[in-house]
Amino acid sequence: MKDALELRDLTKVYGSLTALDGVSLSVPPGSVVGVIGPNGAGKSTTMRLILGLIRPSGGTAIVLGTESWRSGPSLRRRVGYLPGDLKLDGGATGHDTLRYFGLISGPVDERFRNELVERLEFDPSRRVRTLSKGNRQKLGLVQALMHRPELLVLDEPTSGLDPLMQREFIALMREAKAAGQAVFLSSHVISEVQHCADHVAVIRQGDLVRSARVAELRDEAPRSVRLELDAPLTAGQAEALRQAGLAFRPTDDPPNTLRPGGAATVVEGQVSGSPVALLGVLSRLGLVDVVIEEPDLEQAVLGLYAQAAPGMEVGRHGR
Ligand SMILES: Nc1ncnc2c1ncn2[C@@H]1O[C@H](COP(=O)(O)OP(=O)(O)OP(=O)(O)O)[C@@H](O)[C@H]1O
Repeated sequence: MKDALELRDLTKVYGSLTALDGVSLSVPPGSVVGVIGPNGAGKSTTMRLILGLIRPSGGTAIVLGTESWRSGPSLRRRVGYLPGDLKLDGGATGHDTLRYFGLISGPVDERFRNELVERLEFDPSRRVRTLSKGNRQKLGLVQALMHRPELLVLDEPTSGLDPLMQREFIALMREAKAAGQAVFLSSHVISEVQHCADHVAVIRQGDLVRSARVAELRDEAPRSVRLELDAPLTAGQAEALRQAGLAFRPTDDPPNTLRPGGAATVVEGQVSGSPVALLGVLSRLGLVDVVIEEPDLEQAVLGLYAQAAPGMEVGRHGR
């Protein structure tokens, strides 16, 4: 199947700053790709390049088979876009605004548009200037989705939405995916990306530092481990735990002496990837209690943000 979106070595340079540095990735139909990265990483720049709003300094963005920079308004009808800084006419009502966007992106399935308005609990009779941030965001989402575009490009779509609406958004993304639409969205919240995306792209300072399936990232993510043992750890046992992938340091935490038969030793650490090897070692220890937490995707992503590539700053500004 042909990709709905393909970025080939996409690069954008502003003066001495390389905002995006040779990013390549693709979004097939019926899939959701989430791009995540710290402030100023290049997420919005990528989206503007995809929409053809700015011109690449190098590489190409192929949108639904056409190079976006060279494409006309007909392509815009097949794409739904929620910009990070949606500009709206404050004096217009939600109804007016949706009618206006409908002219640009139409034809609009009115029943579906009304369903979106209802599901997002948006009141279209109010003037835009009276809307809260979250309600403006809902308006932006309705306009992006209402013509059931083949490709959705959503810049921080849940920004300002309350948790209930965030959940509704995730449901909408799952439905879009099931309907064969392709979604490219950005977020600062990995938990949200993991709920609706199949694939995650992590960008940092204009570089694609990781592109992986969500499941793959989760498999590698660290899990916190807490062991309570009935005796002090021997040097041999400590080595066996380390060999099984548990990274830990001796803790000063007092052992749990409150419970009858409480622990003599507490070990807290992290295991990355599968904890199965660790379970083998644990079965040979005198365990009082054990807690192995869910993989911490947030931690894995923050680790990618923090990975300081030497000379990266120089590389970024010195192209
Ligand atoms: N028109 C412009 N002129 C000069 N520099 C720009 C321009 N637009 C963006 N930049 C710079 O490009 C870099 C990437 O910006 P971009 O807005 O794409 O980041 P982002 O990942 O969307 O950030 P955030 O999470 O804060 O929204 C930043 O350093 C930004 O200052």
